[in-house]
Amino acid sequence: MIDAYTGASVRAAEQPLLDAGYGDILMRRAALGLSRVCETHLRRANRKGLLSGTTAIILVGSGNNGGDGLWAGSFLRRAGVMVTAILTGSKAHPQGLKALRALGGSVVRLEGQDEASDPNAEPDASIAGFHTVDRGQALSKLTSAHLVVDAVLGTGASGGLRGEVAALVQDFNAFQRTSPTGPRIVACDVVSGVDADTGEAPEPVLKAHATVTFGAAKVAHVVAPGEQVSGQLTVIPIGIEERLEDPSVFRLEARDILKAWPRPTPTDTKYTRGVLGVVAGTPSYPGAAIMSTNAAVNSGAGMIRFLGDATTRGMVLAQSPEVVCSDDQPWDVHVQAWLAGPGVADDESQSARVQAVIESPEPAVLDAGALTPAAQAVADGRLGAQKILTPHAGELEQVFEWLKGFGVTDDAPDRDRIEAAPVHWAREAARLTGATVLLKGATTIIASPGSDEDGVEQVCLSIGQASPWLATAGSGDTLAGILGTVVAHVAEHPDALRNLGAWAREDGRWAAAAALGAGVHALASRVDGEGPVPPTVLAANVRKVLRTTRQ
Ligand SMILES: NC(=O)C1=CN([C@@H]2O[C@H](COP(=O)(O)OP(=O)(O)OC[C@H]3O[C@@H](n4cnc5c(N)ncnc54)[C@H](OP(=O)(O)O)[C@@H]3O)[C@@H](O)[C@H]2O)[C@@H](O)CC1
Ligand SMILES: Nc1ncnc2c1ncn2[C@@H]1O[C@H](COP(=O)(O)OP(=O)(O)O)[C@@H](O)[C@H]1O
Repeated sequence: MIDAYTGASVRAAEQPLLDAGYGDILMRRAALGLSRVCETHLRRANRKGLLSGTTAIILVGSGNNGGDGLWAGSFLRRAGVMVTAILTGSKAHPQGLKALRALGGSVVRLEGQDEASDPNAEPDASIAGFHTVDRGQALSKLTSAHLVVDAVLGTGASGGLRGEVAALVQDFNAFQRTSPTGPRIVACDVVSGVDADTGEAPEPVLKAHATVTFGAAKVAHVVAPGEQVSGQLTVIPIGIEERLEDPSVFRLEARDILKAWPRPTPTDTKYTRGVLGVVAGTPSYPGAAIMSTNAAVNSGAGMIRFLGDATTRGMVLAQSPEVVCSDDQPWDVHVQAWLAGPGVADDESQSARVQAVIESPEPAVLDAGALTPAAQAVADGRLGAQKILTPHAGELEQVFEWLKGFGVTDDAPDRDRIEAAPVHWAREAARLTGATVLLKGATTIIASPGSDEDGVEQVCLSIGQASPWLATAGSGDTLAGILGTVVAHVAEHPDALRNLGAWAREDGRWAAAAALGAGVHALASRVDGEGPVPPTVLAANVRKVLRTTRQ
């Protein structure tokens, strides 16, 4: 599991050490870790695996992030690397600058940067004497280097890159698109301009092959879109780790997911493992019912009760004879949890069943056609953490529109805003609806509602590593079936996921269950390597994933 923190909580952990005068030591530890990762990349760039003869360009901002870059440059110099720092701010970390120069590193200033970001800014006297390079000269230095270190902005950034350095990065990105053999890019702490706390990545950003962060992962490393531009993450301990308090986002990794996935014990029966009721599909959209029940069967549900019309029931049974089918109403059957909504549209009787599920006290995964009625139900009160909404960004936009219509919020973001800051909007949706929200995408975010009144903190999780081949119609239905299975189990065994952490109890257990479902879905997308995963194949892959030896 990766615990990811906000910049503010990392700063709070550092503060006592900074107050005690250990700031330089922290920075040098950070920079040493950064330089080690840079060395690995540089050795790969040299046919003989040597560092001498390799070149590194360090883009250096005016704050401590730039300080890390300069110190890392000095360590690389000591190892024989040709290092040039390009200063992009109106000042630079004095000790870092001194250290790099003392070891023979070159330093130049990017022309026009000060004027572009602040017309009144004069370069600080300490850097005014360095040669300037224009954007074209800087670009040619970047493109001919073996390695570029992005140390322009770290956790202290406000907004994206600006001015001349933004234009330089834009030009460099255009170069990279036509030249796949360009330099390796290593980001210092966070990719410059990416918001460390939300993962927002306003263009342009220098997409990194690797990011080296200090003390702990930041939220931006485990949520979209920041994660997608960070490359491989290395966390360097710098001595603040014991002082860190509550993480903001938990990233569950494969071993966490496989270890926590509930497995039957010898005393279990099909009922104690959790019975899942499914309200999905209509004669117009029977596929959703087939795929979601098939996924639940392959995820090991104790029992599945499907409610729907005769045509859809016939098709579900043809694919999965294990499923118990009827035309009952939700209140007629005894289940531990519900899955409602996939393929439900323009059908009175199935919509009425969906409504009954929303109003029932049982936990429920509410997907697709259940999302609008669930949002409408918020007008009558909070839904409860045991109701799990599973929108993609477009569906979440609709949910927010309903919430705005009821006066629950003034701000209804559109799809683009949601995709720019999914972790923010998933949390906000959970807070406003009172439900657990699983927001689908390249990184899936799961947020519990929390409660200001009761002092219950929101739990937020992220799941990555899903294959982009999952972006295909029906993979959401498969996810819904997997989710329903684990939610039904947790409904029967409230403490089943407690080993994940104290946060996985009480209301947080629904977020934990949803994260496990999304995690297994992601693992199933890559079990046979990278390639198309039609939902029926994905469902079968779930069994392979769960058969993996327990770790
Ligand atoms: N604390 C520690 O002990 C340790 C910290 N460490 C390192 O410190 C980093 C945080 O350093 P930091 O706080 O100095 O902030 P940082 O990200 O370098 O930038 C702030 C500067 O940039 C400027 N600026 C802001 N936004 C801008 C924009 N959009 N475009 C242009 N300029 C912009 C802003 O100027 P302002 O706008 O405020 O005038 C300010 O001068 C952290 O990520 C880690 O790498 C490690 O060494 C471990 C020990
Ligand atoms: N680019 C991507 N990379 C990884 N996973 C993705 C990507 N795009 C979509 N997914 C995943 O695929 C699934 C699609 O769900 P959804 O849009 O509801 O599909 P449908 O409604 O057609 O079944 C979700 O689990 C989502 O997280």
